[in-house]
Amino acid sequence: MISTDIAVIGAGPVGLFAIFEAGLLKMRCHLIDYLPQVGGQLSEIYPKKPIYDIPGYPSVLAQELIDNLMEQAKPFHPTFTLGERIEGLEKRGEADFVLTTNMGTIIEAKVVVIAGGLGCFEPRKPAVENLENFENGKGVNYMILDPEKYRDQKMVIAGGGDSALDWTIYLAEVCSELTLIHRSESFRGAPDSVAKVMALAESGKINLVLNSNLHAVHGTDKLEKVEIVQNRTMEKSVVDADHLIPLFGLSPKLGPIEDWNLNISKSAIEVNTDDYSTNIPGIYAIGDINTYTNKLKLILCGFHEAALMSHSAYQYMNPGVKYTMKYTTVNGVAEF
Ligand SMILES: Cc1cc2nc3c(=O)[nH]c(=O)nc-3n(C[C@H](O)[C@H](O)[C@H](O)COP(=O)(O)OP(=O)(O)OC[C@H]3O[C@@H](n4cnc5c(N)ncnc54)[C@H](O)[C@@H]3O)c2cc1C
Repeated sequence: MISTDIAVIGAGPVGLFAIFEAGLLKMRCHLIDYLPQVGGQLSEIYPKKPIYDIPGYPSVLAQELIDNLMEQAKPFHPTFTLGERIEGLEKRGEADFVLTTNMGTIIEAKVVVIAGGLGCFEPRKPAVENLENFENGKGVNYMILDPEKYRDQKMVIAGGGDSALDWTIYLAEVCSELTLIHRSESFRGAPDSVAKVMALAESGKINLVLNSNLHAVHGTDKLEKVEIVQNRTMEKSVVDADHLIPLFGLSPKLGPIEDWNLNISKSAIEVNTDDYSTNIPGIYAIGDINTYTNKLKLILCGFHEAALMSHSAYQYMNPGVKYTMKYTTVNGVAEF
């Protein structure tokens, strides 16, 4: 069981900045994210794109902003549960909340902050018959949480974007056999990564199968073979595989958040703009996940919401205690 002052659901830019704002008020945060890494949309969708509307940065790469937010949060010792999705949220007694993840992790918190963005990113699955029979530990996965799990294993990756290319480059050194299947000859990923994958194929370190799609999966108790079909000739071939990772992108879904008795409007949580509290006392919603009149889904707006939320959460956790706001310029963050 994990105990914390504030459980932050979502480790996107807004959830990460909440660590800093809450930390200034001596409240500790535990963040939970369904993705295996922090950074939300910035790290998952556009890590290498420059952002131009963060105050004080004429231009900053999305991943660089996330790295800086992590650095800024460090003095407040945040803790993380990554690769797990919050499924259950219940109020226990007067004060505490109990959150449960899809993997059975339990988190106890005095305050809950939902910074869930557009919701959980769910994998886009290929239309291959019986694929689901090999999910849940039987060989088919849609995210790579721990690459060491694949050491000396036979692996098939399918996809043509940055994730498929980056993992192929990394896992070429880890797996005993690695096949990358892509439906065309051109890749959507970074040219540098494409060049590296081509070089790996030329040197025989990976098996690159272009203009081909996944056709079928075979095995008894677990995955044993993947069948591939050539798009033009329709010729079929079979590859031995302990693991298949289709990396066809992720699409966001609000998911379990809809079942927590919160007021929801058009897939977003309604909040009071005084402090970004929801209809349930002790639960706040900040960033892209909330809605109010004139809401802008911008990182900068989420940062502002994190600051006001933190002051309200402090009052909620410490009723009657007077707090005087201090500038960080007075004594730096060490004082807090
Ligand atoms: C291509 C692109 C370009 C953009 N450019 C800009 C820009 O230039 N400037 C700008 O201000 N904004 C831009 N945006 C928008 C910006 O990315 C969002 O406003 C920002 O990501 C919102 O941050 P967030 O922390 O609220 O949510 P997200 O970044 O969406 O993070 C939310 C996290 O919550 C997690 N989550 C959700 N539900 C659960 C659950 N039940 N359990 C566990 N985890 C959960 C998700 O996995 C996700 O990682 C852009 C967006 C895109 C797609």
